[in-house]
Amino acid sequence: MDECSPSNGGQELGNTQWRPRELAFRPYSLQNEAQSLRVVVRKSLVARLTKDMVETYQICNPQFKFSEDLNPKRYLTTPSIGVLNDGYDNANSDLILSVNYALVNLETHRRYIVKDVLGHGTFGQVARCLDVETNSFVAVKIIKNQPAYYQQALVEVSILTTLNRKYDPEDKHHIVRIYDYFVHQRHLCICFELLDKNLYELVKINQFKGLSLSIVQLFSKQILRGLALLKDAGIIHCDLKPENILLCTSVKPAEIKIIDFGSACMEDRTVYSYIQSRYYRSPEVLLGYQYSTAIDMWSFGCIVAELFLGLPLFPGASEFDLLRRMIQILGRQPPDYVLKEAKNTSKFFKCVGSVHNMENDEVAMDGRSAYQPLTEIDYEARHEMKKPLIAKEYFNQKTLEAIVTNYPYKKNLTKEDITRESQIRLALVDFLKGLVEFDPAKRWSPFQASKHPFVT
Ligand SMILES: Nc1ncnc2c1ncn2[C@@H]1O[C@H](COP(=O)(O)OP(=O)(O)OP(=O)(O)O)[C@@H](O)[C@H]1O
Repeated sequence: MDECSPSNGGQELGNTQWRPRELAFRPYSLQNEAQSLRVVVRKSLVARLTKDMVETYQICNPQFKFSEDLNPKRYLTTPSIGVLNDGYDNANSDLILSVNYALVNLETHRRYIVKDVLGHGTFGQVARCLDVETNSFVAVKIIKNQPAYYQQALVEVSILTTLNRKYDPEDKHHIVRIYDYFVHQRHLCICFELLDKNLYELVKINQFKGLSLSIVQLFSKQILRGLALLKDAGIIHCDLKPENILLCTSVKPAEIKIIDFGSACMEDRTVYSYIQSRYYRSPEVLLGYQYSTAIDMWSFGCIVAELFLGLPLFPGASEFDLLRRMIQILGRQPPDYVLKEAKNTSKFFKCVGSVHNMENDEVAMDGRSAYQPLTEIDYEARHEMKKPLIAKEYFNQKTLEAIVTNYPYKKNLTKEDITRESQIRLALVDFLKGLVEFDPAKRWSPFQASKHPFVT
């Protein structure tokens, strides 16, 4: 019972004369104490008129009744007009979610109460939900009600279940855990462990200045452990990017997990050619060449560079721009044996010499490539006079080494700190060169990369 409760000497809330009885008798000399009491009273009033509103009303009027069912719905999905699936789905085939909506696994009767939305993606919405059985929060991905998304999401369930149970039962490889899956109102719902911010958000919070080298090293090690597991399992993630690497909410400091296996595939079933987000797209995918788990290692290299620089290494506004940046920053081009076989070579290169028998050779016999990258003018001529989209340059330096070594040092570093960091930066350049390697056959595997001094 507190000092403003009517039975504690205060008067009813409806009375405009109401004030706590004790304050009325305070002598002038105790003004300060009275002041602090008034704050307590005010706080208490705020609580009574907000979180304890129902109780307060019931004190004023014992007949007062309240039911949550009569609350207006707080929609979390936009648009929130039900036009498909008997009114359950909006025009985008997304289930219309509102606060406290219950997702139910009808087989086990397990209920997940939606609290808010964590993100949207191609496949649907991800909601933070209360798992009623364990009284803990989880993330539930609610897939759009469309057969293609449903089928692909089943692949995500199957791949993650295998990875979690068969390859990583002890949860040591930084891959998100899947807890449950079920169909609710024709939507496949996948329940995951709840994670925190993604690495893009983290870099953004840091005002795109790049993270400290020790954090970059720590995250690199963890992502490599995940990629080593994927390679062992013969699985390609196909969409590795900072947005798909999330910090853990757990007590462990700076632990991360890889999410979104919605585009993943088995290494022996590489059916799709339009995969990977553009900035993190490997040269072999861009060129339409056969691909393997090595494409994830390319994306990994792009992510490590971005964590250090705060900005993407290859922010191509178009595929033409992307390849142009890769060639400029790496100071070379894809090997001729790839260009000879790839489906899209003519989109980006012109043939300027005969291609000899160049199996695994980087360049033709005379030391020069048989292919030359198209200039912007060549590109326009080949593509119905359409100019290729080119974004602005972020870095003053042109090569990978110059970009990393000349990146501004953090303020207040001692001379010794700078000397030490410059050594680690050289190791970083060498590490990145093994990852953003044009030749997929020469690009490092997770095992090779994990032996590099940058992460050991
Ligand atoms: N386990 C999780 N914990 C917390 N947030 C999550 C979790 N999984 C996903 N999210 C949030 O939801 C967003 C979308 O999730 P996800 O990438 O799996 O969906 P998607 O439809 O496959 O997206 P995309 O279009 O990028 O492929 C993520 O960027 C993240 O912000």
